[in-house]
Amino acid sequence: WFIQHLGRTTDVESMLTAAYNVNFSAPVRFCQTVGDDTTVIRVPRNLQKRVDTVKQTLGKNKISNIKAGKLLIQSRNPSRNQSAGYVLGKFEQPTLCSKGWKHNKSIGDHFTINNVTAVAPFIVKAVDQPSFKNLPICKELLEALHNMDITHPTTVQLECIPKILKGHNILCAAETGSGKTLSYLLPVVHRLQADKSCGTHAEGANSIRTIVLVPSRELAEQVAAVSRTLCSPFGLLTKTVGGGRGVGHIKGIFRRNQPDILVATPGALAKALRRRCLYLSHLKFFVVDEADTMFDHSFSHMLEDILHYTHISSNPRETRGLDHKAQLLVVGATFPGGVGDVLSRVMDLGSMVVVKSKMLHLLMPHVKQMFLKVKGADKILELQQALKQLQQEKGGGAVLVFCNKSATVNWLGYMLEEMGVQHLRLQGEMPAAVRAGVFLSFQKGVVDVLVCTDIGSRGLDTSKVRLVVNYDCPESYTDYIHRAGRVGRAGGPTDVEVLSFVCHPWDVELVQKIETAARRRSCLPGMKSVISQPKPKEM
Ligand SMILES: Nc1ncnc2c1ncn2[C@@H]1O[C@H](COP(=O)(O)OP(=O)(O)OP(=O)(O)O)[C@@H](O)[C@H]1O
Repeated sequence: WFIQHLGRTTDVESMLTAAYNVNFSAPVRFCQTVGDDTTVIRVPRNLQKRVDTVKQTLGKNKISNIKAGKLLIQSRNPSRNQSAGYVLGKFEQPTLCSKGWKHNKSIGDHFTINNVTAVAPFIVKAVDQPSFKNLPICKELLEALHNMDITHPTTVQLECIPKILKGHNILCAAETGSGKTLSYLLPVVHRLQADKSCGTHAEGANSIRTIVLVPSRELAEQVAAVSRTLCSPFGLLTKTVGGGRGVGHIKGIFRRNQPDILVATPGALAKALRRRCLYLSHLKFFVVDEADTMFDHSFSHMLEDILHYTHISSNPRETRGLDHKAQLLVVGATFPGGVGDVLSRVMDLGSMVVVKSKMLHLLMPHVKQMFLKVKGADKILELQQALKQLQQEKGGGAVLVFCNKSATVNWLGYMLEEMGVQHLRLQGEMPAAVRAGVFLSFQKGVVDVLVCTDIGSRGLDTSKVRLVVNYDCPESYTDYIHRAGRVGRAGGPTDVEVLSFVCHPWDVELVQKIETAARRRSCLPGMKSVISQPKPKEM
């Protein structure tokens, strides 16, 4: 009966064997032969129930992805949860928590991608943890790091520093907050002071030896501050030049002392080069930070212009001697598909050594990420609730609120003012004078809430931030990675969270892709980069 009922014998056997390890080659205890030669198999009721359950589950194409232990995906509907120990296969179709979120009935639904590790993957494990003393950098720099309370290098620093010191051109692609700034500044300062002390560098030569190119003035100030700390024992000079000011201001920067290290935004540097305010003939290092922004169409033409003024080495030997060429260091946390093509147009990728982190373009496993389907008009109340909750549950902390447009930043600012929430605003349409110092005040903890556009998501070090709120869902995966990357940074707090408000159908599509990537532990779609195999420049 059982076999007739279920179908072909082999299917039942294989199903039972696979599911419950029933051995059909062994004698069957419940087998009887009746008078007319018909074999009757009696299956114990419990086993029969279990077979039915397996049949049902397989029939509905459901995957049992909930095991005991911590949950990776936690939903309001528990049947959509996924255990931390389960990784969805490439061809398995998940039932997403965000399924049906395009419908108005889903308003109020939410799910969380839990953090599955306490420590960021770029922190080297305690066993055999190498210290900066194991790296070939001078003792003054070790002392400076000690003063900054930094003792052990991150994975990217361990890989990059020796390679840069050997004179290679580097393409460094590592996740947000993994300490990329120090991974290039430490070897740069070490080499500059070594050249200075052995007299290779002509004292008083009126030229710049390192340029660090970054996309925003805030980031320029931040990188320059780290550089000044590292340079102070050697008397090396760091200066910044950014846009938004007149040519007179730019000329003034270079009038007296030329800096050893110049941290610049592309527009201002291109202007300074055209006006012959500086010369790059003695350039030793050319660093491009936040590379994907620098190589997108808004900046790439300026970058091409700037690269015309430089002589980039094609192998480590060319970086030494009096007629040396500059080492090129390209650094970034996201290299979406297509950036590799732009890169190969402006530089010889074949000459570059690639340092690529294993976690590149993956969701951060140490950061809790929550998604809430909400009506546009209710976002402000949800934000207020989130701020209150942070205060009550964690005793407060710094919060970054991201909007997609400058106008929304202004509007939200007024609303928060009405509610009596102290905050700062940062967006690209602000006059330079108003914008200056806003981020620094936030970093110093003068005010705990910063409402900003994506200007605040690129490279800025927000180690004290505990909560990131995507008031507007980001427009791309790259933006999501950078915004979420403002928490969970090296040296920062560990109980951090990203909260995203999901409103529009296009937001839902982005969230569904993020959820699928989290369930599969795979790269976000479209983020597969070609940087793993740099190709030589085509002639
Ligand atoms: N080895 C280390 N140990 C502890 N903290 C570190 C270490 N290296 C850097 N940090 C700190 O980590 C924070 C993040 O560093 P940094 O801004 O360089 O990250 P990043 O990789 O450039 O991030 P992003 O991609 O967002 O620009 C900084 O506050 C820095 O002081």
